[in-house]
Amino acid sequence: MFPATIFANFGSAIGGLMFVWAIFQQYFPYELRRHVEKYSQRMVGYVYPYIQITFNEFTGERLMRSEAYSAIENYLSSKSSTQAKRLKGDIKNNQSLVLSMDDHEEVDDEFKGVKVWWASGKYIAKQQTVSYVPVNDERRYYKLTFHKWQRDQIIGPYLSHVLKEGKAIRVRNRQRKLYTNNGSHWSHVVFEHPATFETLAMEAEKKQDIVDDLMAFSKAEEFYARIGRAWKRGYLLYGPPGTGKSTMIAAMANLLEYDLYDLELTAVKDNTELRRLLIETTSKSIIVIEDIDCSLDLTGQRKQRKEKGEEQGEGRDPKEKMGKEDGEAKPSQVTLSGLLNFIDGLWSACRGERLIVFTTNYVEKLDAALIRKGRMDKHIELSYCNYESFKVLARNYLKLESHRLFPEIGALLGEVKMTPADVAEHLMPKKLSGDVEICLHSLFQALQKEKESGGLKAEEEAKEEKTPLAAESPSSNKK
Ligand SMILES: Nc1ncnc2c1ncn2[C@@H]1O[C@H](COP(=O)(O)OP(=O)(O)OP(=O)(O)O)[C@@H](O)[C@H]1O
Ligand SMILES: [Mg+2]
Repeated sequence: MFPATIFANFGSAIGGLMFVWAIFQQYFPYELRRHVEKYSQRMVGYVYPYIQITFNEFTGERLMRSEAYSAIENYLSSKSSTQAKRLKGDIKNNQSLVLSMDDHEEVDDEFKGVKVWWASGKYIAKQQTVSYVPVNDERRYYKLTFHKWQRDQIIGPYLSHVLKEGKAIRVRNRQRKLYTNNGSHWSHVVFEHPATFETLAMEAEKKQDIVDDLMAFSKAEEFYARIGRAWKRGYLLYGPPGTGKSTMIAAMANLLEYDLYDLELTAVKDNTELRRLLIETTSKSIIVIEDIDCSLDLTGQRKQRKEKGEEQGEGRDPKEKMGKEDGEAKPSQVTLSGLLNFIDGLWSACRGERLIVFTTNYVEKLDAALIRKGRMDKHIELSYCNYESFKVLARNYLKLESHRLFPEIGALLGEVKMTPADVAEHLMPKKLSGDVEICLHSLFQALQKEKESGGLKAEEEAKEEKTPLAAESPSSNKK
């Protein structure tokens, strides 16, 4: 039973006492009153075996909504729906109905065998300003009651458990966002991309390796803290257009339930603006820089300097040049060193987990400094569609596990380069009824045509010139 109920019978007695107290305050000297007050509180302390802690909804002079109150509200919402008799319903984030306990309700909780009681309440705050418009000055609070013998257990471990769990519930229930930068400011829309790793066309083993890597990262807070590294990880996705790089980023965000920051580097004026934008990103987010090779002349700047033979640039590590280059940067230019500087330095100081993902169609064009391990930890190649990827697409688009044309299509995919985007286009149902035969035939014919027109993989690969960087392609040192 809630302790307040037990002591409710004291209510009338206390009412009488308060009347006596009011008379006492008016007619007896201050010193005497102070003594009586002190001893009476001590007496109550002996009789009342419980401790109460109040968490107000608004705190501080500027009446900010208390973080603790919000966390407790989230924490109690699951308990309220099963225990409280009067509930409040609200739709949060345009998503689902969230129930919480109404004012003056009570729920109990248990932590490691210790029982505690939560009560919600409200009071009307005194008006500070004169207003013609009726102002709702209701202030809500949660009151936690527990036995004073359990003080250490509750004030330490239990309260931190409540706050941690409450924050985790908020993160789980939050509506995820896709941020884009308009110059130096982020604006956002709701992120609702349906891509998942299940629907991503890729070899099962490779896919599982990426999923494992992401999950391990998201749970590795203690590990990163122990080895003294910032909780960050860099991914480089490279491959021809239409092979699923952007789709994979959406799948990553959905898997980890992270927000996405799509950073358009060409819209960023200079390194200072870049720094500000990156510092504003929140934890549990993926920062994406698409087409890093053409976002800026990142590689060109270094090469130009080398060609000109500028003494500070020649043969030196980009990190050594940072200070100089930053200072010299023309307005409306983000430099490679500015970006590296941030990834290595300031960004690491931002609390919380973050992924940074670069995509490119031309990995060989990138400056080796940008994609070295430690900056871009995992390099993932997304390539042309093979038989395994095709089967994933056929399952997604046509709900098909097998078909007589599958072996022939599989053989052709081994010889012809066709992106998953192109394959998907053929598998897209042309009619509402979604005729499987039409789709597969269309793909089969396109592959045959491609083969006849000389798009043979083997031939092209033989012709391909390997640049020194491509020779030590990141795929060779994949984790
Ligand atoms: N691996 C894949 N799995 C599932 N769908 C894919 C895959 N690759 C491409 N697609 C389909 O093709 C479309 C284009 O893919 P996506 O935008 O991810 O390619 P990209 O590699 O980012 O291309 P770009 O280099 O031009 O940005 C997607 O909408 C998706 O439907
Ligand atoms: Mg893309």
